[in-house]
Amino acid sequence: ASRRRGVVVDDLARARLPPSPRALPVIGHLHHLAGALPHRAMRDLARRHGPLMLLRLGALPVVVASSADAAREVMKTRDLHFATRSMTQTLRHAFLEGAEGIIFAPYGDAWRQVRRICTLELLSARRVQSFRNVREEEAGRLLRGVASAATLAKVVNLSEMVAAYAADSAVRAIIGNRLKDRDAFLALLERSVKLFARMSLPDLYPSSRLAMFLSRMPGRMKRQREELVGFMDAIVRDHEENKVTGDANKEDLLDVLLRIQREGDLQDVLGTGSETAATTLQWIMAELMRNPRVMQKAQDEVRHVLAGQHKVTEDDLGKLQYIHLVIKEALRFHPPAPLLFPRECRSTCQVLGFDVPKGTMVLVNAWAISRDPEYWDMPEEFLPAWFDNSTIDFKGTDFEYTPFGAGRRMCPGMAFALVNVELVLALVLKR
Ligand code: HEM
Repeated sequence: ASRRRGVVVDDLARARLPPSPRALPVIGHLHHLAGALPHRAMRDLARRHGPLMLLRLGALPVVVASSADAAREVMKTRDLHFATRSMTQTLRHAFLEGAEGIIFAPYGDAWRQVRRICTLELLSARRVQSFRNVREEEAGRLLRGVASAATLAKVVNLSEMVAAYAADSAVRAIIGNRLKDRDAFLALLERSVKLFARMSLPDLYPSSRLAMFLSRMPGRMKRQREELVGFMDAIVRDHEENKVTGDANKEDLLDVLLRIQREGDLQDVLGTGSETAATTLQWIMAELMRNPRVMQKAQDEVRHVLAGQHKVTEDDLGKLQYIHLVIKEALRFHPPAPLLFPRECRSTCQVLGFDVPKGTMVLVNAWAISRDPEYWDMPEEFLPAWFDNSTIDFKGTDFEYTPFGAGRRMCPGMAFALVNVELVLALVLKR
């Protein structure tokens, strides 16, 4: 069999492939995605072509799952077939071989080892609990920042402040201290997210040397990698120099990572830990401002439950039921990773009765599924109370609602993210 980016080509002639829209020569289906956000354009295409579609982005074959049944097959029934990540040509320049971090690590022993450490040690409920003082301190700092900004100006940029809080809180839990150069870190992170989210010419035409030659992306990815590695090296050096030796209870997440020598994972956990919680908080604040009744109800709950309490701690969060529903609804309405993180088919298999060839990139359009009227009443409205009468949860068993993914590659940072979001939301609303 001849191979093109790992897809076994001679099998394709016999395969029963998922339906596709009309393609154009050379560019394939790229024109269908022009001018819209990919998850929106893909949702519109899926309405016409079905819950499992095959797109060709340039020469890159991509299967998109857009229903709960399709998502269940990809992330549960056939999870093992899709348990590796898709590595585009430019992404390859972002990592050194064998140092892909956890998010992009290929399925195998190295990923399994670091994943086990992540779930059992780094991001376990006990570990997350142990950083509650850090979160409470950082949330207090955020509130003081908002208060002093509000006395100086009429407009407070809460998005920026929330991003700084999420970064400080994650970074302090992970490396024990605030970053000296937090703003540079946030700028680097923002650039990384933009670079990683973009498809470049070599990604679309993986076997074309000309595409690689013409593109500036591999060079930019390489420089980005060098900058990130430099940043991580400085963090590790700083950490080693300032370490108080001999106190095992003072071990932070970086100590755990250094024990297993995984700087790539440090980059992933720092980046994802900061970025996703900030995005969630920013969307929640935007929706509360757009929906004054929801805002009122959320504030009433916080002020009623926490009445007379000068200090709010994480012990109080369990009592805030409506706030919890607001977070659930925000993750439905605006999942921070609308297409989850791309998977790759490890061996040809069937999904919804169609063949998905080995090597195909597979996307789950979680955003489209969690707004599909087939599963949700009034899906285009922000209605937290809907979850009050529903058992649907984001823990990876309800495939109409998977903001954290599901299966073997499901997000291990869920507990870490949720406490960060809940605490700040409660405090900001109380004030
Ligand atoms: C609201 C917050 C968050 C959301 C919505 C989110 C979402 C996701 C999603 C959709 C995936 C891919 C799942 C899949 O392929 O099935 C993922 C993977 C991952 N997330 Fe999160 N995440 C969040 C917070 C965090 C935090 C706070 C951390 C760490 C501190 C984290 C660490 C990771 C890692 C390491 C992976 C890769 C797992 C693997 O490939 O085995 N996430 N996340």
